[in-house]
Amino acid sequence: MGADLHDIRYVRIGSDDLDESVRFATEILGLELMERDRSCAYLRGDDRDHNICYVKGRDAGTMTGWEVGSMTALDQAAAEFDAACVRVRAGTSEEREQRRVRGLLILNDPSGNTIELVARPQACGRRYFPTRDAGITHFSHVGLHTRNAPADEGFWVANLGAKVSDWIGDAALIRINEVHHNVALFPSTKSGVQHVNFQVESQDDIMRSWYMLQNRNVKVVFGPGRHPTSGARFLYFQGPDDMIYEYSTGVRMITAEDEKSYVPRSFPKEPSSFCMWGSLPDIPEFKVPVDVARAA
Ligand SMILES: O=C(O)c1cccc(O)c1O
Ligand SMILES: [Fe+2]
Repeated sequence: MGADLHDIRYVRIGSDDLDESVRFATEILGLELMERDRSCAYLRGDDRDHNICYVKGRDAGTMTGWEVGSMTALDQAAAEFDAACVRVRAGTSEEREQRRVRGLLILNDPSGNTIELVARPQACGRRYFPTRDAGITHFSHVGLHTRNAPADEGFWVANLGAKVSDWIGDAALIRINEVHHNVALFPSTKSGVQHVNFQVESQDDIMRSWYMLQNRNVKVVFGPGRHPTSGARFLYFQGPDDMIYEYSTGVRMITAEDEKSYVPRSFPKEPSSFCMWGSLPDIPEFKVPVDVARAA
């Protein structure tokens, strides 16, 4: 069974230059700056209080936050982790304050990715007001590096109550709710957040951003394209501290009705499994050996 995660809540990203991260996130990505102090900057692409917190110092690493339904659910999750011999710790009052949450449980997956379960995150009564009209509707998923795909996948399924929606090679696209995936695990030699996804309203927003990013000399690293897995049309680009961002639109939902007959698919690790239109990725975790690419 595992913890009952409702949705992804935030990503925390260590940044060598907060000013640059904020500039990029507002002027290029199109997020709204909510709060800023000397060590943190909180930004959002939907009506939540924040989706990204850039933390001063790239060596602060990356963490992802996941919302559970209540403080009681958080306590139940802690008990289940204890029973499963998964080491967890309660967040300190300072850490809770930094994350704008009432309840915080911190753990690591087998690769060492920091996973934070949060309860009663701060809501916000003000509407998201973008700095640039990128068409962002909401923060949707993250890619994580995994040093051990089977172990991390098993952890998400057994301990975090998640389900695999599809695989691309050993990379699992994993859901905790009706969205095709909220997290994807990409084999790597390291851990940490591999990309951050924001959903945009339409394919027009993908294409408008594609031209804007090129005009602003932002490095587009994949797309415009379409994922055969979620069906989403996408565009990936690189921001400060080598963080990859993805706009996508049209991600498929796997409803409770779909669940009755849904069977996860196993796509081979080849270019057409990442893009059904023919775009080739300049993203290390998505690249395949040239002979495989040529054969595809
Ligand atoms: O949306 C997807 O299916 C997808 C597939 C591969 C890699 C990704 O980042 C994705 O979002
Ligand atoms: Fe993605």
